[in-house]
Amino acid sequence: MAPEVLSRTWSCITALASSTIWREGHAGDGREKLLLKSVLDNAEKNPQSVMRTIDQFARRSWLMNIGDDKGLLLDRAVSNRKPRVVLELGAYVGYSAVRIASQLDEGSKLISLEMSAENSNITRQVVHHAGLADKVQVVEGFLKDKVEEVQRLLQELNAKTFDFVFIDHDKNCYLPDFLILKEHGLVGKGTVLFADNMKIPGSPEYRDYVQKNVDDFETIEHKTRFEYFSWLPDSVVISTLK
Ligand SMILES: C[S@@+](CC[C@H](N)C(=O)[O-])C[C@H]1O[C@@H](n2cnc3c(N)ncnc32)[C@H](O)[C@@H]1O
Ligand SMILES: [Mg+2]
Repeated sequence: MAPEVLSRTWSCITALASSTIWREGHAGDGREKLLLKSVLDNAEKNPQSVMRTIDQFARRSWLMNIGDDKGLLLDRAVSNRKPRVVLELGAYVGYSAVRIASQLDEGSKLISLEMSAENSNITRQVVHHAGLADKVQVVEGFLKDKVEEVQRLLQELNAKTFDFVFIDHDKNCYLPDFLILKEHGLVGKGTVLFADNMKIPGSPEYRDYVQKNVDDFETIEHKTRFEYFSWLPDSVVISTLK
């Protein structure tokens, strides 16, 4: 195995084995702060350069971004739906926020919810460096505590429901958080739900829910690759509310 692949594999194993990644949303070895420094020092102030810098970093020191390969599916889903208001659950270091926001039309907005203060702060700086600060609002916290704030932001944008939701946070929260969105009327007919990592680590309750409720969802699962590992299978599940 090439040294770069070995080091990436090892850094992925150490990140996923660390308890901090599940409790606090970071790998525990400071790599997210190093990533921010790398973006601020090396990336030009545009989305493409910021994403390229993050992808290059993640190929050495693994990061749990959607990545450049699976990211193409996200790009396509966003551009097909042409959303005016997007919700992201789980920002991490802002990679997918930059990916999504770079495709939004003038006046469209992404609200990105992130439980960790440190990750929220990194995301704001990464998004700012990419020149997308006017399109992205980072909300720090858990959905159950932030529903009113999210509702208020939607009202300010003259929208009732999100057009597109990117679900990529704690896999045990995919279904409960979707049910919160549904209960509060934040999703509706035509909302597209894009759920990442449906194989690794997987979210079986969510997958069953959208796949079995055929009266409420039109769902397609796309086979793809786990972030930054071309040989590891993963999938994304894209559902449209009927
Ligand atoms: C896989 S990463 C997100 C990656 C990002 N979407 C990307 O592709 O660039 C998951 C993030 O979700 C956050 N998170 C985990 N559980 C959460 C929850 N219940 N609510 C909000 N954020 C959460 C973690 O702190 C972490 O930053
Ligand atoms: Mg993911």
